[in-house]
Amino acid sequence: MSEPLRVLVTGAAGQIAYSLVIAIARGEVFGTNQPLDLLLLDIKPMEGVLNGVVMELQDCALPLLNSVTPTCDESVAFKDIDVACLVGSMPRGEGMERKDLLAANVKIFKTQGNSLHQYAKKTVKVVVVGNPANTNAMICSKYAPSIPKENFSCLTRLDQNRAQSQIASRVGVKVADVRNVIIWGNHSSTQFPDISQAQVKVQDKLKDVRSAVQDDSWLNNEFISTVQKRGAAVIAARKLSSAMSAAKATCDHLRDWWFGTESGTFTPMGVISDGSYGIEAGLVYSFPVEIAADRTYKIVQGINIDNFAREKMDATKNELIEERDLAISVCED
Ligand SMILES: NC(=O)c1ccc[n+]([C@@H]2O[C@H](COP(=O)([O-])OP(=O)(O)OC[C@H]3O[C@@H](n4cnc5c(N)ncnc54)[C@H](O)[C@@H]3O)[C@@H](O)[C@H]2O)c1
Ligand SMILES: O=C(O)C[C@H](O)C(=O)O
Repeated sequence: MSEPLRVLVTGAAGQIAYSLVIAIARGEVFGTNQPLDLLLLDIKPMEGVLNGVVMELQDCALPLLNSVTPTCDESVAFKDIDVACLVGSMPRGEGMERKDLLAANVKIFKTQGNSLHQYAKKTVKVVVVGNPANTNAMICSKYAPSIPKENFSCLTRLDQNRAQSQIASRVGVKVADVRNVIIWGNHSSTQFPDISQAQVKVQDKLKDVRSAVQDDSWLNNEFISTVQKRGAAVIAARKLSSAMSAAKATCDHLRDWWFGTESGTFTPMGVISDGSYGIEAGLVYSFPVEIAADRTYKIVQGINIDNFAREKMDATKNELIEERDLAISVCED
């Protein structure tokens, strides 16, 4: 067995972490031969709950778990970590937009960017889950200047999972038979779930989604708004934001980053824009990416952007520009 991998989960006493830490600790992300040192960060008032999570992890008797460190101290939590899952932050309640969380949450990511810069390995891979996830990831990277920009990402895989699941049930196939839905932009209600490159396997033949679904009106309207508003629909139903599905998507995101995407497929990731597709450099924008076995990714190039797509990609970009400007002013206060 190899050396233990040091994996940090923040917000470790919260809902998402409750599903996430067990999946990581069972080997569902980094493999069943990879021992783990888990570092679990939460804030002081949650210390008791955090200790309860640790007790349960002990009681799971997990063979891959080399150590578990619960802490409220960032200098302990971020020390020499290989992977950071930054979940800890306030979720939105019913009727709130993700933007409403910005002022409350963005400062957490400034502080944690600084802690990554000071304590983490320079090779650390970071996934930001806490909302507004794209802008939090941008701020985190800004305050961690010693860590390469391409090591920062935010979660939009949940949106792709939602989109692929909607298409699978519309066509009447298994979700594993749908691939390559793109999520462009912000993890918010302005995101653009784009089926132009997506395929569905029907009776062992790959078809493009439009010919499999045969309902352009549904694809251009209801499908897009269902995916855009799915987070709000879960909050309205559960009175809590999605947690199980967010944890599962975080595992999918990290597993693909660790082992690479399958040939012929890509995954959506919020990454720092290099200017591709006319998206302002420096914004954290969700693009389709292909990931190599050495854990480097490339934004998929050459996708034809028609007027319908351009308008939607620009709307979500403009929202991210607004968020960026607000976040920078909050952090510089
Ligand atoms: N990107 C996505 O796809 C996605 C999906 C679902 C939820 N989310 C977001 O994930 C975040 C967490 O959701 P949840 O349901 O687990 O919330 P939760 O309230 O159950 O848990 C959040 C935890 O974070 C902790 N926390 C707060 N400040 C912290 C800090 N500075 N350091 C460490 N921990 C801190 C809280 O004490 C709490 O235990 C929310 O912002 C939510 O909106 C994102
Ligand atoms: O929508 C939310 O606020 C929670 C989360 O980002 C989601 O998409 O479910």
